Amino acid sequence: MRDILNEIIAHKRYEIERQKRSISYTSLERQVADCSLPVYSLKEALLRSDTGIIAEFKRRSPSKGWINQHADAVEVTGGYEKAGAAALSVLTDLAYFGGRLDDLQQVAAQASIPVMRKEFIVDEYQILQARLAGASAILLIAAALTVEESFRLTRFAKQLGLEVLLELHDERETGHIAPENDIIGVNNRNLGSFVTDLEKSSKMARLLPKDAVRVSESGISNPETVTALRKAGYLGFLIGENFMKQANPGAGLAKFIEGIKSGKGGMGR
Ligand SMILES: O=C(O)c1ccccc1NCC(=O)[C@H](O)[C@H](O)COP(=O)(O)O
Repeated sequence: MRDILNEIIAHKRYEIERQKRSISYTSLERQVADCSLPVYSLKEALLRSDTGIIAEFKRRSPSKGWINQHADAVEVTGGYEKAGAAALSVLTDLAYFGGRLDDLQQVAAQASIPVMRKEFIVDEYQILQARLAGASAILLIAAALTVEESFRLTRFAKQLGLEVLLELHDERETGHIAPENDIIGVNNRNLGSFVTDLEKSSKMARLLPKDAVRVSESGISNPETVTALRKAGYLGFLIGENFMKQANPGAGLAKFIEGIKSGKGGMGR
C-alpha cells in the first residue's frame, strides 16, 4: 500500500548517514546555534491570509515524473510571492522530486513570507539542516513515523523555533497529533495508488482538533475546491503540480487567486 513511502524513507536514511559523515551532527548543531531565528510564521500567515495558498516548488514527483525539470527555485517562488501566496513550500528531496537543500536556502534568503522545508523527515539532523537553510517550518509525515518519533521530532523542531505541519493520511493517524501540533494537514493523495480524493479532507476535518490550523494537501487544481474546503474549516491549501506544470507558475497562481476572489462556490475538482 505504501511501498513508495517505504522506498523513499529507506533511501532517505541512507542519504542522511552519508551526509552525517560529511558534516557531523555536532558541527551542524553549532552552526544552528549561531544563526538567527525564523522571522515569518506559517500559522500566522495562514490565519491572516484570505486565500491560504502554500505554493509549492516541485520539479518532479513519483506520480507524475518530471513536471518542470529546469525550473529555477528563486524565479518560481518569487513569482508565487508576487502573485499573493501566503507561504512557500520547497521540496528538497533530489532522488524522487528533483529538489535540493540549496533550493530551500536560496528561496528562504529572498522570500518575505514563510518557507516550509518539504521533506521526508525522519531524523533531527534534517531539522537542523532546515533551520540552517532559513526555513520557518517543516513538514512531518505521520505515515513515515511512529507516534514517539512524531512527538519527539515535533518538540525538537519547536525548540529550534520552527513550526511543524503534521501531515495525516487517514483517521488511524490522529494518535500522532501531539499537544504542540497546531498546524495539521490532510493529504488527499493515496500513497499506494497516487489517486487524489478531495473528499478525504472533508471527511477528516471533524477529527482534527478544533483550534488547529488545517491544511488540505495535494490534488487541488481549481479555485472552487479552495472555496468549498474553506467552508469545511481549512485555512491552508498546499498546491504544487497545478502551478508547476504551467509555463509561468506565478501567473498560474495569480489567475487561481482571482478565481477564489471572484467567489465561485461548489466543490469542484
Ligand atoms: O506528489 C507525489 O507524487 C507524491 C508521491 C509520494 C509521496 C509524496 C508525494 N507528494 C508530496 C506532496 O504531498 C505534494 O507535493 C503536495 O501535497 C502538493 O501536491 P500537488 O498539488 O498534487 O502537487
